[in-house]
Amino acid sequence: MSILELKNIKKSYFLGKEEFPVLTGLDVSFDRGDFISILGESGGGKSTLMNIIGGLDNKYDGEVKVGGVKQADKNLRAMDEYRRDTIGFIFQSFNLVSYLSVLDNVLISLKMTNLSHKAQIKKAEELLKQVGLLEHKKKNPNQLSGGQKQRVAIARALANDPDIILADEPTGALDSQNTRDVLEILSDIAKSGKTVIVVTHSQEVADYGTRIVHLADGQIISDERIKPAYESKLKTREFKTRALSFSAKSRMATQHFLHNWKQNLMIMIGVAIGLFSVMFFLGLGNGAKGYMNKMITDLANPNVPMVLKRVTEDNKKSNEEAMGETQQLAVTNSPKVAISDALVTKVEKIKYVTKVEKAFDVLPVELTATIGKVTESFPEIQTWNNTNTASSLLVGKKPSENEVVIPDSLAKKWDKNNWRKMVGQTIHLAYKMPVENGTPISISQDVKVSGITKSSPAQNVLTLNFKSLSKTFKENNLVSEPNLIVPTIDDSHHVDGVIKKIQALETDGHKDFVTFSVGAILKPINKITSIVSIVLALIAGISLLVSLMMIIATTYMSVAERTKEIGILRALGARRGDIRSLFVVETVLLGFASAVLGIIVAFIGQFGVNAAVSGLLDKFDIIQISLAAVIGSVIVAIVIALFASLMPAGKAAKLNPIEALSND
Ligand SMILES: Nc1ncnc2c1ncn2[C@@H]1O[C@H](COP(=O)(O)OP(=O)(O)OP(=O)(O)O)[C@@H](O)[C@H]1O
Repeated sequence: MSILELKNIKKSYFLGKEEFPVLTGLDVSFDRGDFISILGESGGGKSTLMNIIGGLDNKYDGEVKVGGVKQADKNLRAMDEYRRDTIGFIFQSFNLVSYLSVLDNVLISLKMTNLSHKAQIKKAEELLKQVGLLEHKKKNPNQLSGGQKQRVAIARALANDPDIILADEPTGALDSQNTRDVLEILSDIAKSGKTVIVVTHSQEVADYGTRIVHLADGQIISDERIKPAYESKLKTREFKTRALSFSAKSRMATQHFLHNWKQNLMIMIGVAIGLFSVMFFLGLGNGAKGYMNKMITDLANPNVPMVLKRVTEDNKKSNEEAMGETQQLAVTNSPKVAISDALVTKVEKIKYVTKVEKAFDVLPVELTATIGKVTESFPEIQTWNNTNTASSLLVGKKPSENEVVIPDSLAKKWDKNNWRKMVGQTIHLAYKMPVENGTPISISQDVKVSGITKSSPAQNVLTLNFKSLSKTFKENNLVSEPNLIVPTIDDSHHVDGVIKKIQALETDGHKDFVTFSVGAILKPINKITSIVSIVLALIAGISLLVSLMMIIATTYMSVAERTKEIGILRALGARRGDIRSLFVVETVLLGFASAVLGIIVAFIGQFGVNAAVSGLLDKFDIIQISLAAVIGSVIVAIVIALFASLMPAGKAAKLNPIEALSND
């Protein structure tokens, strides 16, 4: 029975509406073990016929029967399967994939089988041995002679163990010795029971076969048997063909990615710069936020609000406006800002408040601290309370009665090298406390230094003990009730709620308190820092758009460069989707590699910048790249790559295999 039967095949090409008939009702059939040469004038339709036999062209009229079974339908998938399963192509110009080794070229076909990877390699080596090229398996095609290249192509065509070998001018580019060698191999293939169909202009080639078919004007004009067909002793195939698996496609994509490493590296650097900048700015935002938070919380505990008496009569004034009035009166130590025990109790009763500390924050006139010959002026006296953090102490402890915590500026003025020894020393304080409508009251006292804090322009105060100061004020007929109370709240999550409740407390229809908390200052600072770093990151992110365009352009270029390869893969049975996947996987790989490069550079940058500015910022890491930024950049890079690959990969998939193969 014939392996292949063509009945009443008609094929025309159209230029506009004009029809150019090439095959005009052609009937021919081919047997197993036959070596058929198709001879004919140039332009006679030989290649057109080959494309139909080879399943590359499905736009024809007529019927093709394979093994007696009518080609069910001519849908693309069925044609792909037919090429993969039944046909082995050999081309005049060899059509090997230039960046793959000899072995890998043969393996392309074998990847479309259910053989294990090991078995695929074994079979590829057997085939290379059969065509005498095993020792050249590691070479690239450009390191082979023409005859050797064609033998590799023959090995590849045989790899799937197809029933039909289709060769289009297989010796057209070879000298006479190589021509004889190739024809010998083709003859052997026919002898093994396969059907060999060769298109040729050469009578010498035709004479090698068993049958010569002459084609003219789209018809068979003669069909001449020279020898009987070889006996068909075909064994059944011990494996099945199948579509390219994802792992095979990934491996091929990786191979091309590595082969093209120079170009890919350039793109990777481009994308990595974009990702690096985005990560870096976000990291800088994190670091700056962290640093400012640290600076502020080192000075005062953000979870501890300060509560002052609200003096305004106007309940509608905001907390901040009301605070201004209180502060003005506090300057003159007005009894109006004094907080009575009854008010303290009201705050103590609020849920989540665990304790309330009384405190003073006063601005005396001509406040000086003197030790020996050293005198320094200060603007402010506070009493130690929960807003002060132990970490703000460089040395020593909080002040007990008749003790003071001083800034290090005074200690260093006293003894630059042994300033820590100032703890335990007695200093003399002298100041005048302004009073409402009267002359300021002079106070002078000796206190022992219990601790030293770091001085800063924002924090240059002397910190005393509340009880001591209250006692001193009482003795001097000054207001001895606190002008400030500091509630401690059990959990940081309850701070905002408690502050609201304190602000809402009322006596006789008048609100009692205004509050101040570092947390409230931190919120807008953190918001602004986040906005600035996100805006910077977005600006840096624009470069990612440039990367996107770059990837699209290079993938299009790659499709153009690899058109022939796409044609070869399609001829070997790869589906459109396989071609698309090859490009998508390679581009995604590029995106992933770019992200890895970007992340490495960002962390090196983080390390470098942090080390460089560590001295300026008390060893604080100003760049803090978060895990979310790292994961985000991998996702962004992959999404960009995926997006960039869609159009070019789609174009590659849609290429007509016949046109792709004829691409030079
Ligand atoms: N894609 C196409 N569009 C329009 N016309 C085409 C196309 N492909 C082939 N033809 C025309 O069809 C005719 C047959 O071409 P074909 O390539 O099948 O001839 P051939 O016998 O293989 O020629 P040669 O021996 O020179 O390769 C030629 O006239 C050719 O110009």
